Amino acid sequence: MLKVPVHQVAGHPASEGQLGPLVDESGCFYKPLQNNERGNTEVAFYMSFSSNPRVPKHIQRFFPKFYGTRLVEASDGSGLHPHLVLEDVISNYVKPSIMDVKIGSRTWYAEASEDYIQKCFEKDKKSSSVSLGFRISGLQVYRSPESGYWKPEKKQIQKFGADDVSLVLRRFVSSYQPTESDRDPDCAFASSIYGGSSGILAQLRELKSWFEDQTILQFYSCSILMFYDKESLLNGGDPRGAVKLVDFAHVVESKGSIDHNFLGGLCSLIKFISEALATVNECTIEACSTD
Ligand SMILES: O=P(O)(O)O[C@@H]1[C@@H](OP(=O)(O)O)[C@H](OP(=O)(O)O)[C@H](O)[C@H](OP(=O)(O)O)[C@H]1OP(=O)(O)O
Ligand SMILES: Nc1ncnc2c1ncn2[C@@H]1O[C@H](COP(=O)(O)OP(=O)(O)O)[C@@H](O)[C@H]1O
Repeated sequence: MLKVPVHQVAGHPASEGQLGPLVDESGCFYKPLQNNERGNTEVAFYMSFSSNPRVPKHIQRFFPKFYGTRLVEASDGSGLHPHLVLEDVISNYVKPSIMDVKIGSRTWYAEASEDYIQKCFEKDKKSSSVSLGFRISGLQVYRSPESGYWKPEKKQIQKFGADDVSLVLRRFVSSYQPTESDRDPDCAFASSIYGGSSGILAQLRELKSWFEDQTILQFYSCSILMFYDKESLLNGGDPRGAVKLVDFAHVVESKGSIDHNFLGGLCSLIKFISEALATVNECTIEACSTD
């Protein structure tokens, strides 16, 4: 039985009359093929990438597993429609906090249509893409059983500037205290989520070192999904902070160049997350020196 995913944070959501992704109970994510070149581009990407011997195993793990394509009933009620069958990377998370970060100061590529380029150009300029090299496309942060998730509106997210991005990246890893100022998050979980040898920052750096070398593809308009399980964290378990790349509808062949657009955005995201982590380390040092 296919259902609408509960934890989708960006992109086109499924609803009556609207085509969007579906999930099943065995951990698969069904992404409908878009009715234009985008659908074919994404299928071609997964088919070649998942079996490309030039992509090391430790890098493949940053991409959802690909199980082929399948005709399933579309969410918009239009009947059978081809879908990509992917690993649902969120399926084992109980209370996931998730952030979708679209990487690159430029989401368009020269081969695209004039209209598409113009639309992307405007969105890149109005959002933080041009200024920071990335923009937050969507997010949800689990707060508590009483308050549920903080999931700001798309319109609000699109206006995020550098200060908002910095604040949100700190709020993403903070405990929820309704009485405290929302503008002063405590970053209580920054070390466990962002830090450590297998935390989100380490994973982003591993990805960065591959992007410093790879000249296979240019990942336009692709997102980094960062997530962890707050439930596990609060119960003293492993929060399983993870990084996955999603959305390959605008990936083009690289013809031998480094993907500077993606690499630059990734470096900038790493800088912002390192700063969030440094805030905590500074607080810890201050606390120690006043003891
Ligand atoms: O329709 P819009 O304006 O919401 O744009 C979609 C984007 O939303 P945004 O406003 O940038 O957050 C949307 O971005 P997110 O996935 O939400 O980051 C996609 O870029 C989508 O294009 P595609 O499915 O990747 O080919 C975009 O869809 P297209 O309009 O390009 O089909
Ligand atoms: N493999 C996946 N597993 C779980 N959730 C996913 C997966 N791929 C995408 N998502 C969710 O769907 C959202 C939109 O995905 P995306 O591929 O960007 O779609 P679109 O092409 O509509 O923009 C992401 O922000 C994320 O919340």
